[in-house]
Amino acid sequence: MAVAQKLTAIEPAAPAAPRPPAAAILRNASVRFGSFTAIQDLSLEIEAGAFYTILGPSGCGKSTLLRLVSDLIPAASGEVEILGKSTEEARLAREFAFVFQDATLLPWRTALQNVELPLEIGRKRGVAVKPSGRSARELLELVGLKGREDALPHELSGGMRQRVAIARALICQPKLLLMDEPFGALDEMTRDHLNLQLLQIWEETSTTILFVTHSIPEAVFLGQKVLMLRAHPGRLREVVDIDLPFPRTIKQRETPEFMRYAGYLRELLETC
Ligand SMILES: Nc1ncnc2c1ncn2[C@@H]1O[C@H](COP(=O)(O)OP(=O)(O)OP(=O)(O)O)[C@@H](O)[C@H]1O
Repeated sequence: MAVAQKLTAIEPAAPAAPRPPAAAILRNASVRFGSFTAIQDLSLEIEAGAFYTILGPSGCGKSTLLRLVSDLIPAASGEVEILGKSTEEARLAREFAFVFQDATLLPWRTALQNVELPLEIGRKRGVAVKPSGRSARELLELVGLKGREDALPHELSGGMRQRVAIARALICQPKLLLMDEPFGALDEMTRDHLNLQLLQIWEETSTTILFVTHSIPEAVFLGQKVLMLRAHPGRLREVVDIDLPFPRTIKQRETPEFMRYAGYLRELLETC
């Protein structure tokens, strides 16, 4: 009796808060180009708000993975879901944006006009543009280009052009940012600076980021998790949790923990 009274006195557990949909889910997804299999049976779940970096040997399908997620190429089999939607629905709803290695700015438009371009295109096509985001001017400030709004692309350095491309990618408030070696062509100092800036942007905007790189230190520095792919055909080798505290600092790269992660990933890469 005493036990029964005790049991009924226990408060029912509060209902768990509903989990936000994952930013991306792949279920046995494969990509084929003719008879060639670029990605085979890839299954993953990318949590909303996470920062994933993607590493793997040349030709293992890193760019193909981003193109699959962004509806640029179809899955030959399996499923891909972006924020609970199909990749096409997510593209039409502008849930994601892409940043490539080359900034691909229009040379006759100023930095500000380049950032505003997706809004103009959206309006012309009658696509609903999400309100209450940051303005193009605010985004240029966020990426450290306050005062350079009226500069043409040829008047900006490579790093600055890439920052304009990031601001342009953020103008429609994407929930998922796909970055394909965005800093691969930049010198080391500029890359370090942009790495720090990207982490700040990630923290401020809560955007989920999938970031392809060839650089092991960059993958460790930026990522909460590293997706290591293997080649022939492209498959998931391992997801490595990077348990280093945020905010990250350049100094962290000299710590034994950082070097241990880098060493582990190097060994893994050699056997992919
Ligand atoms: N449009 C295409 N037609 C045929 N094959 C393709 C096509 N796009 C990619 N591939 C092949 O798919 C494989 C994966 O290419 P992908 O560009 O995704 O590799 P990656 O890991 O990004 O390479 P890298 O590190 O060299 O940039 C490669 O073998 C590539 O040749």
